[in-house]
Amino acid sequence: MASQPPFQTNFCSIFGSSFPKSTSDNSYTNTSTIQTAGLKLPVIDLSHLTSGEEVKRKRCVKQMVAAAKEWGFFQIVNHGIPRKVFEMMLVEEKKLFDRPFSSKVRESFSGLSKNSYRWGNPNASSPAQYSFSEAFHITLSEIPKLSEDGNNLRTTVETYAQEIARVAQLICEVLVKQVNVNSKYFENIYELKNSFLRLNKYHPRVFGSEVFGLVPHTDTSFLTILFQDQIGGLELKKNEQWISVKPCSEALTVNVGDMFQALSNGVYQSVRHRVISPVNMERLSIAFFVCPNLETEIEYFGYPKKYRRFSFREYKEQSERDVKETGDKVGLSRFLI
Ligand SMILES: O=C(O)CCC(=O)C(=O)O
Ligand SMILES: [Fe+2]
Repeated sequence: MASQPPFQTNFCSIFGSSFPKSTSDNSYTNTSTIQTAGLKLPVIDLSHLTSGEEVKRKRCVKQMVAAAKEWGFFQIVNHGIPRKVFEMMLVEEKKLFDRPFSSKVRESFSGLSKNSYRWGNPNASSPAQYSFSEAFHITLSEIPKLSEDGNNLRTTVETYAQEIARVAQLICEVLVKQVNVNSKYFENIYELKNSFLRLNKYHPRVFGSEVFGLVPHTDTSFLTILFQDQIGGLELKKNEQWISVKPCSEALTVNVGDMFQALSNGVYQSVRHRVISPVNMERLSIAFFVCPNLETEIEYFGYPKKYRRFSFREYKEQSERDVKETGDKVGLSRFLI
């Protein structure tokens, strides 16, 4: 039984046969990716935060803050998560995606919630809004409900989430101290009940031409930490150009999300990023989104304020409405004062 979603049929049923035929056609992705020659995504050695050497710690903090302001993205190395944790998580991720498509779209399996599984983009109003990927969302509060399934799903996800949350907390603590943010915001974040993992699987291009594995977007989170395999395809937008984020087996990719941009009054950048579909192979990644509880109010305590106060629930509901109506999230610009 096929595990791959029927992307081609689905795409054609929404958009007809309007797909570009030539392999060099990039009219949907509008790609002109530049490689990072000269422009190097900052790499931060996280061990300097905890090594006990004050000079190194201060330099590390400075680099991280500069990266969050200028790039909204950085890579971290020496984060202390054992390689085995990623390897085991990839095995479980593969097993979930390898289930027959009909089983993945069914109500629920392995203790996953019924809306955990997503694919394509049912709300796409143009081909450029269609993502050739599938994903499972697992909220941290749902992990205890996962079944072991005769395998190690629950324990593996539990270990992964604990490790990645520890790293996320370390980074949030550094970034939050450098801007005028009331630390009460982060009290409930460290409980991490509403934070979630998103397991992504990108399929090889089905039409021969370049397509999006994931359409350009910003993350709604405070912060996102991404583990990607060695295939590549992630790109971020800087100075109106798309720049590829090269996979590095030792590194995790961190990016600022919309909530941190709002809370820092626009000092930290929630940068648009996208994934270009791989050629002739599959790609896996695991994103961890640090999110507040739904009722958390997001507000910068200083003047002048860029954004009006809003709750995380309000932001999510507005984004969901926008995606339904336009196929795309409008995002923070809706909340500008
Ligand atoms: O898979 C990737 O490289 C990026 C994933 C991503 O941006 C997301 O899940 O929001
Ligand atoms: Fe993202």
